[in-house]
Amino acid sequence: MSLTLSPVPALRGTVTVPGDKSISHRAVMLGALAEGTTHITGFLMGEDCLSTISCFRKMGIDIEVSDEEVVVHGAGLHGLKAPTELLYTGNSGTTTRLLCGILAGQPFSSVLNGDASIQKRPMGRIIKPLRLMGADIDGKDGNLCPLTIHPAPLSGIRYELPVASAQLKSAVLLAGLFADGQTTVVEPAASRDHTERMLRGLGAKVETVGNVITLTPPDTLRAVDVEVPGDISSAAYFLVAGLILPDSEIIIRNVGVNPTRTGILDALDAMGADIERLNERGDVEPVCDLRVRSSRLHGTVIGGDIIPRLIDELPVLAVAAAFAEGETVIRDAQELKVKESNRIAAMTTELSRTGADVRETEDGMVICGGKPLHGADFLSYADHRVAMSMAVCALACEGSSSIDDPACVAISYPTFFDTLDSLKNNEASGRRSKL
Ligand SMILES: O=C(O)C1=C[C@@H](OP(=O)(O)O)[C@@H](O)[C@H](O)C1
Ligand SMILES: C=C(OP(=O)(O)O)C(=O)O
Repeated sequence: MSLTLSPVPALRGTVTVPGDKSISHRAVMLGALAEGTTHITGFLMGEDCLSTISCFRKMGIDIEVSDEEVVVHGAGLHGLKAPTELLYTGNSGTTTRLLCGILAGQPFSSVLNGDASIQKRPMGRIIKPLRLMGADIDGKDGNLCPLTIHPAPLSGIRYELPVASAQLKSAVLLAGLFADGQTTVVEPAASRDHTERMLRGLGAKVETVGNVITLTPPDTLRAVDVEVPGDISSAAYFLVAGLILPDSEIIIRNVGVNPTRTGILDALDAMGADIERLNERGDVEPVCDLRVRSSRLHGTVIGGDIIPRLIDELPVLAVAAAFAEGETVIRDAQELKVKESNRIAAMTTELSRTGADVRETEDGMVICGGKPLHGADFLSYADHRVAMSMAVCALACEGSSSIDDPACVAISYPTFFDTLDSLKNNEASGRRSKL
């Protein structure tokens, strides 16, 4: 069922966003492989992370889910059991690719598959290095799901990643847990390093020198409780909405600001955004509160090494660019074509419906922003990030808009529209005092 959205003059108030998706996945996966019990607070109850829980339950891991926490009863590095059915990864690329790395090192066979979107996403990128390690893994046409994995001894390798992908890096490192000898990955640019941080926290030796990461296979991993910070990828929608809607001020509490994830803050800063970091804290994963105030944005160039640091935020950055004065160029972002949808094509098409001047390029988009945009009937392509980005856009357009499949936001942010509603109709305190 489609959702109608009307423009709003401002968003004001304080919100928290759900837990980080990447960290939630990893907390379950590594908790399952650890000795002892892992208590996870702030876990993201989004469909993607629930897919990860479901796969590990099928391998005999006892996982308790309550409103307060997720408790993973670890089985140790060699404690997973052969699944009796296919491992279904839903819409989640992270589940599919990271799980493959783990399955490559198991003494049992497994098959994994996901939804229609997952069945189109490239898996050759993980099959290749896992085979170099000795894995017996194959996919449909060598590149697609379903993936079939049979037991085989693994050896450590040194592998230069052809793309800056944390999923690829993590798949190789997780297989490296079961390999004979060290595993080294070399990244073309730094991608999110949650796997490395969590592995270190659980006692594994993981060394990072520049973009070269080396894992020494541990004898065991020791369970450690995980407090998942809010997801900066979810905070991004409120950052951009707060910037482009005049007279807005939003505080987003408890947001993870791992430097491998804060490209969005750097890009928005270059566009003239007023965003402050408050109460910086955290150890394994740095956290802060973010305060955003409406700002007059201008165009910028987003490309090169920053791309993996803001890859999931590019759709909503394209919305910011459509409301910024002048030209924004997004380049080196070919990876956007192989996400839940082709996000370059999707965002170009959807932004164009508003009258925005947007052009698709080989590896990104060129957006000439700053003119008034009008509401339209938007398509989400069953892609949560496109749906949330166009919802933000709709708030700043003239006239009403609709989104065809608002329910798809449940992949990463089930309560997105409720939180958005909570920020509407909160008058500026200055104005309220005049009433
Ligand atoms: O490792 C992760 O948790 C993720 C890595 C990124 O994918 P790639 O590694 O394919 O760039 C990102 O787009 C995804 O949402 C989560
Ligand atoms: C690309 C994404 O996730 P995944 O690759 O895990 O499906 C995303 O959440 O934007």
